[in-house]
Amino acid sequence: MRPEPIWHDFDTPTLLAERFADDVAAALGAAMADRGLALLAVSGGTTPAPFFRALSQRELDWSKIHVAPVDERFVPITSERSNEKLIRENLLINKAAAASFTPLYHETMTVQEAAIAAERGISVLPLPFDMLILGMGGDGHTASFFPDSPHLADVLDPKTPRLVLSADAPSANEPRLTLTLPVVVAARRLTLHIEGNDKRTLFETILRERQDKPIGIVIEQSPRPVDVYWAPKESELS
Ligand SMILES: O=C(O)[C@H](O)[C@@H](O)[C@H](O)[C@H](O)COP(=O)(O)O
Repeated sequence: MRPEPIWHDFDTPTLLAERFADDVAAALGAAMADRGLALLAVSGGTTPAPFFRALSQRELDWSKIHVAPVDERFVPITSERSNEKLIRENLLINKAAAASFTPLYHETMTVQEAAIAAERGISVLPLPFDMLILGMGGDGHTASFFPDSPHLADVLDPKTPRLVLSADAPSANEPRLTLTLPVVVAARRLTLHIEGNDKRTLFETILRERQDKPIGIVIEQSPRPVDVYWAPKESELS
């Protein structure tokens, strides 16, 4: 039986960003108290930047926090499409500049080679992640688990020994690198950050109809409830 998601609703994206930053900071602080360090995996895209900037200002011993992307576009880190660029410019600043970062992107000949290099970096972290934050696209993808990807079964294989795989998809603008399903659902705290009425309706429909969209599969495979942080988009505020 799937543990139902726990909703955390906010009136505005700004209120969400501040409270989400408090909650993530508290979870990271608890992890450090428990095991002397904290592992944080974050998604990219257009939603998380305000939350990243709020989190970057929280009083934590960031020198004991290790950050990694949940997924990455196979583009140079100077590209506006780079999640690493987004994270370095919005999260690894202010107090959070002291955190360490494990990249997924590597300047290799092929995306498959980059996945192997990324996996070497992720494999030396003391997994599982203490906090892993997902986003969701309008097609129900999460991480780089794209519904139209020929590699979807590989990245969603609950028994894959791989930690990182490449994941091309016609709907993805560029080749992708992604943590695999077992790494995602092993997180001690798994959260989903979505904004806008359309994404809320889509997510609720996927769950209600048990659609086999990637976000639905992640929720089904998660051994513990997923915390969903939601607010309307700025453009939807009355
Ligand atoms: O690399 C990425 O794009 C993300 O990791 C991806 O999974 C993202 O969370 C969704 O696509 C939502 O993106 P938006 O926040 O832009 O809607």
